[in-house]
Amino acid sequence: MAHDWFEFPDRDALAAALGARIGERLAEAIDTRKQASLVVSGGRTPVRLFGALSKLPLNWSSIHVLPADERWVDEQEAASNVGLIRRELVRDQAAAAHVISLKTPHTLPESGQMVAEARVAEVGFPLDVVVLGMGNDGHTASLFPDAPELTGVLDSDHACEVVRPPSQPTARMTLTPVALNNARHQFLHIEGDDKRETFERAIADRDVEAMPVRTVLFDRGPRLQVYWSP
Ligand SMILES: O=C(O)[C@H](O)[C@@H](O)[C@H](O)[C@H](O)COP(=O)(O)O
Repeated sequence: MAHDWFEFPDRDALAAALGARIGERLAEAIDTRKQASLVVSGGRTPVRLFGALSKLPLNWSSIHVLPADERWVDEQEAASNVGLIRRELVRDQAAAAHVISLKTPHTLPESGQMVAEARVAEVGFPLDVVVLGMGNDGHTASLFPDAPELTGVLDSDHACEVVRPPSQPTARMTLTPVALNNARHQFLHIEGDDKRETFERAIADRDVEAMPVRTVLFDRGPRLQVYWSP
């Protein structure tokens, strides 16, 4: 078993429990190293969790928050992950958090890759807390099975890489396994029976390119803490 499974009766209970656990880990990091880093995912699932995190009485001015991946759109667009972080997480108690964006002003993400890489490097490794989501195609962050770049990205030494999955409307900048697994604490936040089934397939499947979430399940790195509710 490369992971620990925690399930909750509903999505509010999960958000409260996962938020509290992440808060403990961030507080430990600040106590020990005077700073903490938190990587979060985009999409619909994390919004409740972001609300719970935003209410935690932590020393947020010592915390860097960054997305696990980014759609290559302006921050004001609804699809923007850093925009979602600013709207839903960095408010209330968490208003003082430092937000690191993977989106640069470059039209092409390939032109912005090294800038994004430098921003993440500045936060420092190992990352303290990584919170990932998962799609029903087995992707996590923007490690999409249909991305033509996937093989190279899975083996990349860079912390950030560009992917252009045909299944997605925009190009994406994603943290790579070498960054996502270089973390002290790694969580997978999934909800719904469909994602539980997908996760069980990912455990059973042997092919990481078919189910890229496997890269955080079996590669080196911390033991994955899976939080699930119906
Ligand atoms: O930018 C993104 O979309 C996320 O980082 C992505 O990896 C997300 O976690 C999954 O696609 C699940 O998304 P939902 O929570 O919307 O199902």
